[in-house]
Amino acid sequence: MSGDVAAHAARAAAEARPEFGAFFLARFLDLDISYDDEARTCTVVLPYAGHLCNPQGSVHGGVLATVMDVSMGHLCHRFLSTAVTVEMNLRFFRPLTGHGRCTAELLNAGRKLVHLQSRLTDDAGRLVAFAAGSWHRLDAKDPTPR
Ligand SMILES: CC(C)(COP(=O)(O)OP(=O)(O)OC[C@H]1O[C@@H](n2cnc3c(N)ncnc32)[C@H](O)[C@@H]1OP(=O)(O)O)[C@@H](O)C(=O)NCCC(=O)NCCSC(=O)Cc1ccccc1
Repeated sequence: MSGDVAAHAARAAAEARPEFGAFFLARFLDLDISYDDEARTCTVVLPYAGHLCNPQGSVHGGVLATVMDVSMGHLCHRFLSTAVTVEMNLRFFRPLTGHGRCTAELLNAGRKLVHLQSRLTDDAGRLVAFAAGSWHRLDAKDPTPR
């Protein structure tokens, strides 16, 4: 790890709080998280950084998965309730070699399960990756006593 990256990681760790938008990974990746309250969407911008790349020189797929997961989780938290990922399906259509921007939207909000999608595009607006995920609401009431 270069000194710059180590300093960046240390700063992110020092500034991190266990809150939406402020936890360590959001800080380390320099995510810009915003919402459209009318459309009920969450947009996350991922600035390009060389240390996030795989050996082929494009942003690592795991980083993209993290960012898309963040977009769906923050959407749930903002418009429904805090929730956790149950499953996520991802497709990568082209390598990302610059900034990424993904927008998550609701497909169906059930009382317990929420289904969402997130589309990630590059600076030219080209579709880089698509994710679909299911989330479990943590405010869901279990009607069956255990
Ligand atoms: C190549 C393919 C898999 C299949 O392509 P097809 O569906 O048959 O479509 P097509 O051939 O039309 O290509 C589409 C566009 O892509 C462009 N392009 C293609 N190849 C390259 C290239 N090498 N470099 C630059 N650009 C390339 C190509 O020019 C075209 O653009 P254009 O329309 O001309 O402007 C494509 O879907 C893809 O790259 N997906 C993203 C995969 C990805 O990024 N996964 C996540 C990271 S993996 C990871 O991190 C895991 C890991 C861990 C550890 C170590 C290593 C790895």
